[in-house]
Amino acid sequence: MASAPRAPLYLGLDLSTQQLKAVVIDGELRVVHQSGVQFDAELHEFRTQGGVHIHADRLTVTSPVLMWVKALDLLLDKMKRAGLDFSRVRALSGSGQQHGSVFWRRGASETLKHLDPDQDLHQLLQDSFSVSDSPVWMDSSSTQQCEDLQAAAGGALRLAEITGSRAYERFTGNQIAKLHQTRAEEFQDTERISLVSSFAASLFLGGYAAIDYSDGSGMNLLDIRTRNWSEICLQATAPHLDQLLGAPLPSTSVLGPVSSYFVHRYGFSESCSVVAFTGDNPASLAGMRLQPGDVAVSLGTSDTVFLWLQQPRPALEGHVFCNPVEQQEYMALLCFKNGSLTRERVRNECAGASWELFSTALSDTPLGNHGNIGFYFETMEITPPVIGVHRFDSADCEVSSLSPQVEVRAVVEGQFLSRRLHAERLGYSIIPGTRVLATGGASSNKEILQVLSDVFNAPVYTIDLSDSTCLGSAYRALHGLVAESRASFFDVVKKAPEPRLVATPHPKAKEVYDKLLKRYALLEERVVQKSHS
Ligand SMILES: Nc1ncnc2c1ncn2[C@@H]1O[C@H](COP(=O)(O)OP(=O)(O)O)[C@@H](O)[C@H]1O
Ligand SMILES: O=C(CO)[C@@H](O)[C@H](O)COP(=O)(O)O
Repeated sequence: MASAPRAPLYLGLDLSTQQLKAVVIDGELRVVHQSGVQFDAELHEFRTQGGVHIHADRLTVTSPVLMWVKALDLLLDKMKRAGLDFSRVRALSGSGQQHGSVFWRRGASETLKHLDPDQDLHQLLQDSFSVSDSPVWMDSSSTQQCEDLQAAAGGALRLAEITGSRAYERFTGNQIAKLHQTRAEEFQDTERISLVSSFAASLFLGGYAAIDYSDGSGMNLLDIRTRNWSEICLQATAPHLDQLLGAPLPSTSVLGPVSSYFVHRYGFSESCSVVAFTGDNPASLAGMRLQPGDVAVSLGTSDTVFLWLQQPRPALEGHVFCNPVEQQEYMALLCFKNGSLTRERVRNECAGASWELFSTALSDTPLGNHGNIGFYFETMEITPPVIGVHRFDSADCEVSSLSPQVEVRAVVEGQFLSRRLHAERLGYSIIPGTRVLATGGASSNKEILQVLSDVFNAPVYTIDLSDSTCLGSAYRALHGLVAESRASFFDVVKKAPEPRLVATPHPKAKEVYDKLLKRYALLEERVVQKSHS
């Protein structure tokens, strides 16, 4: 049934690595509009590849902040042209790729307050950033700062106990420390530091938006138990950081009404609420309505695996974040940098640049790939921290190449064996009743999901939209309006369609992959040792 012409709508956005996307739902949780802007294709003047610039050292990875602003101009224009009635949007929220940082120049808060609705945002904000190229999650150039932070906190495990993670190069605190040490002038000229998520929220608010607890957990700065900035971490990172970051807030907070710029330029209602934005993985947890016991596998630019956690048990591998929908709880996350872009590279080389041929290669090759195993760490991996491509035959001998079809299966099996191995090390076990919930761009590929189901030996489910982050943001917008009255997230979204079963494991899957997983673990150790020798 279509929604009534004036019924309220809820807008969810996602500012991810390769694109800016939007989903609009009605009060019955039906998707009524979807739109997106691809950075490489639609904003080619910024010359990004996969939404980023990889610098000459191969470690520094940034995105132009004005590209993100211009993408918002384009997206809202597209939505307006498509006839979306913004005046019906009762609340909006959003998400951003995690860990990336935006440095606002002194005076930017005044500019944000007085935006002229006759001009584009990217024109109005062109002088508002002290750093024009924002460090993003793919950056791995802050190793020294990570070592310094761990030393200051009393070791890697102690830091993990406070912030949920040992020090990681892409985590925002280490990026801020690097900027402070290497670009003192730009740092001095900075009035506020946002995450990608709180930066996008600031545009809508017309003022600086708070960092939410969940995305704030990806900075190596937040104490995930007290939900305040950790004094030890702030001190070890940069001076006056509490002022530069502002106070963190619950992820369900209503930050205020949308700014008058959006009211006049796009026809938003003055009472449309902006609900705190969060990280894309936390938003995805909301979009899939993940429950304790489920495991989510996101196949976006990065591959991530995440779980709902009741109690934090931080370790040296993986991350614990504050939960985005249930304030007292947590989520665990593993991130793998060599995800979709690595599959794309193998597709281009071995399957004529076609996903269809890539899928055929998966269907035409047997479970276990005749014992061949591949590691495809084309850029410095996060889990485990290794770079290099290694292929092994069934006798564990390293070989220099595989046939194209075998290579296709090797990349997908290798990636999923790694996801399972590290999820199990995090304490996860596949038991009867386990649901693997798949999302992200590659979750539209049935053959890839079949391999996922076989390797995990569990049924795989998807939601109708491959983009659970935007949907999660729209759900969070709706929930934000009633969260203060203690309404639970799951009550608010109980009418959402249930995930659909898309793949069940082959009867031989357990036998094949239990054995292969043991071999994979030993070979991974060999690869790690080789790369460190
Ligand atoms: N049919 C397909 N099979 C496998 N992968 C796909 C398919 N369609 C899209 N993808 C992958 O999805 C990726 C984008 O995923 P998405 O979740 O939208 O990214 P992000 O949110 O990180 O920008 C692309 O890089 C592409 O490799
Ligand atoms: O670094 C992480 C999570 O810790 C990444 O998952 C980023 O959040 C980027 O997300 P995508 O653009 O790949 O969805």
